[in-house]
Amino acid sequence: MSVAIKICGLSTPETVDAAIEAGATHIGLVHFEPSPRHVPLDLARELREQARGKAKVVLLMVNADPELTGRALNAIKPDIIQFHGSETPEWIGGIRRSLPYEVWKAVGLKDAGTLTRSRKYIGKVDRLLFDAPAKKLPGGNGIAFDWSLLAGHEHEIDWALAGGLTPDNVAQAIRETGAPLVDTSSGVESAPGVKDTALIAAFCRAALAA
Ligand SMILES: O=C(O)c1ccccc1N[C@@H]1O[C@H](COP(=O)(O)O)[C@@H](O)[C@H]1O
Repeated sequence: MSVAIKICGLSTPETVDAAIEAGATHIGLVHFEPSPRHVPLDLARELREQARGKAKVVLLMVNADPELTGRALNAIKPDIIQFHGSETPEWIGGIRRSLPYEVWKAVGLKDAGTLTRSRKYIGKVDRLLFDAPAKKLPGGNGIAFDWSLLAGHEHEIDWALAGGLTPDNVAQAIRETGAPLVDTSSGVESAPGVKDTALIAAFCRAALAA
């Protein structure tokens, strides 16, 4: 089966079209003001409608309070919500039980211990997204982690690989980890927050050929 591809941090109709045309199965919309990829809710809703039925829409939030989380979900009605901060299993599990959204949790993988500790989300989320540890931002830093941490790991739930993936390294990342879904943001940009349609196409080509 071919790998699923998420292009995250999209903020224009042109780049949403480019991602879908290139074969992205998921597009990510970031609602987190400190990010250069932050999209306000009205724009996010328009991009979500544009993608409806063509790619799954993932709303990314970071440590948002219940009021903002509810407002964003109501406005966008994404297919999936990706929590990319220090949200607890209890908080995430509560959202998943009460709302009709698929739920993902990003985990910054520093070492084998973080991989073991990520088990606390099993049963609370639909997918774990393994990313590099947080730096200036909790994610979207264009930094890869040591993929050998995942080599041979027996995953107990669905998962995805993120962190510094580019058109040049995504095929190797898939081969080394067996990732069923790859996620990129910085790796398909010409500047922070500025997506490049040629890089999006190259990333999807490389991932699909791996
Ligand atoms: O993209 C962002 O600005 C962002 C901000 C806050 C949390 C996560 C963010 N992005 C996600 O981080 C990973 C890896 O990104 P990159 O490819 O290394 O730039 C990915 O899931 C992005 O969606």
